Amino acid sequence: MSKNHFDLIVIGTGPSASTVAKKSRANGKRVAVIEEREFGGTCALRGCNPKKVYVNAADLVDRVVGGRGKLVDYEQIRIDWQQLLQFKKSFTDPVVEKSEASYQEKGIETFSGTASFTSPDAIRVGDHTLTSERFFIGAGARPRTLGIPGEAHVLQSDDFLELSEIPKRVVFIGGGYISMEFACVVARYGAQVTVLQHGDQILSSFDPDLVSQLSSYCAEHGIDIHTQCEVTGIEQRRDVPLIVNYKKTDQTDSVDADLVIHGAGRVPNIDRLDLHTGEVQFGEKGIKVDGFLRSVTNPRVFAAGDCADTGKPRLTPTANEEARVAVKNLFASQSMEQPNYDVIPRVAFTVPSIASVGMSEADARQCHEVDVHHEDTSTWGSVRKSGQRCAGYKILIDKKTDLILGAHLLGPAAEETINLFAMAMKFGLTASDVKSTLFVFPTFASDVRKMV
Ligand SMILES: Cc1cc2nc3c(=O)[nH]c(=O)nc-3n(C[C@H](O)[C@H](O)[C@H](O)COP(=O)(O)OP(=O)(O)OC[C@H]3O[C@@H](n4cnc5c(N)ncnc54)[C@H](O)[C@@H]3O)c2cc1C
Ligand SMILES: NC(=O)c1ccc[n+]([C@@H]2O[C@H](COP(=O)([O-])OP(=O)(O)OC[C@H]3O[C@@H](n4cnc5c(N)ncnc54)[C@H](O)[C@@H]3O)[C@@H](O)[C@H]2O)c1
Repeated sequence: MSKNHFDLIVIGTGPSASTVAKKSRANGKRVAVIEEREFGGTCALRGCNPKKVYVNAADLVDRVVGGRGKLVDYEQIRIDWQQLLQFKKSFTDPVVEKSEASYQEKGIETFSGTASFTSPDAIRVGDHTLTSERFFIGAGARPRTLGIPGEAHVLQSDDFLELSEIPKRVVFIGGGYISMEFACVVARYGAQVTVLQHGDQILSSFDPDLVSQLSSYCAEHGIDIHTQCEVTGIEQRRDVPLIVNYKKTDQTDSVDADLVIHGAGRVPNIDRLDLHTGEVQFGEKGIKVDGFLRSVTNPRVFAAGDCADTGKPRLTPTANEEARVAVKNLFASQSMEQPNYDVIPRVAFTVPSIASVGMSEADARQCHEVDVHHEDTSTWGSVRKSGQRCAGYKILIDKKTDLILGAHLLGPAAEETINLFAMAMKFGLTASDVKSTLFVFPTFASDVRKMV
């Protein structure tokens, strides 16, 4: 067999691709992996993990400030951005240093460069042409092109996570996950923050009542949120570093900025794969796959994670679940498996965090008789004891079956507590089951019994 022929070629080294490459190798396959940037992928190097370091700093500041005069006293608290950057690097640098070797140690051949198809069963990377029985594409996503004048002035989330200082005025385009998480950090650092959001709600995949509560808290911390805004361009003038022009309900306006960050959505990173040549069908939402994650046009090819058109949230847990299934399906002789998307919890790591699992109130009301348990819990003992004051929940319970249809949380530990609801929903526990469970007291989890 030619040394450039493999059982499996994997494109990317993010959560989906790394699992597929390493597990397939453990199953005895001859595997090659191709990466065009540092080995390690978005989540570990430019997404979830480094982002959480920054959010932890902002959260800590918020908690200390919230506890001032009650739990602690201090002269001055501040984020040292240089120090924070170095601390973040203590998590990302080892991944860069060790990731490629971790594939090689397992007997996986590694190639650096951009992969592109040269035929339905061959790929080019640099000067190499590689052929394979199967291909797995885990190419992830990239920030979508804004198509506005002055776009070159806009920094992306990757750049943000490498900044060695934060200037005074920061504008975020978009009001989704990336903007709101970073906005909360930058505001705790002390910068003036403006968020320009296209739609009528920031964090549109979260409960509107809890988002409104969070927005008020953000406003108190100097985050100026504008909704229904269309950013029309960015100008550079001599007196002000950048001017962000936008339209709001037919009125034009502008805001001065020292830094403009892209948080206006990400799209599948598939433009340079030459999928036409590979006979791999794709659209705006990614590579077209069937329920088994196999390309609908080239059966040698499987795709998962952010680059695949599965219609599911683009998150690390979904990428992991798809990878688990893809490993089984790539070489299955008969029956293949489908990913289990029953329950997908999600969290925006704002300060405080906001979390959701299951149905929204609007969706639940369309097909169920619903008991809506909704409360602002900022005066609850658990929240006050922590020195914090932005918290709430909305739990949706089916009146007929007592099953939990959706859970929406805001406030301290929301990012942890939501997992209890995810587990209860996945395993069909009723609200009464949850209510009858003894949780450790005093914990935020013990509040769950009062919510259902
Ligand atoms: C700032 C930020 C914060 C995030 N925070 C969270 C979070 O808190 N929780 C969460 O669940 N999700 C989070 N996400 C989303 C999460 O990172 C992604 O859903 C996840 O990484 C997707 O994994 P993947 O396997 O699809 O590919 P990725 O991790 O995106 O990796 C794809 C890899 O493929 C490589 N590649 C692409 N094209 C080619 C090519 N042609 N040739 C060779 N290599 C190629 C890329 O260089 C990259 O390394 C965040 C994302 C961002 C940007
Ligand atoms: N905590 C997490 O799990 C987490 C964190 C960060 C990113 N992510 C993943 O990364 C993806 C991308 O994050 P994101 O924040 O870029 O996207 P997003 O889809 O969360 O939000 C983009 C927002 O930008 C708005 N928008 C789009 N075009 C605009 C324009 N021209 N002007 C103003 N607003 C505009 C949209 O209405 C939307 O609210 C997320 O969807 C998610 O899958 C997840």
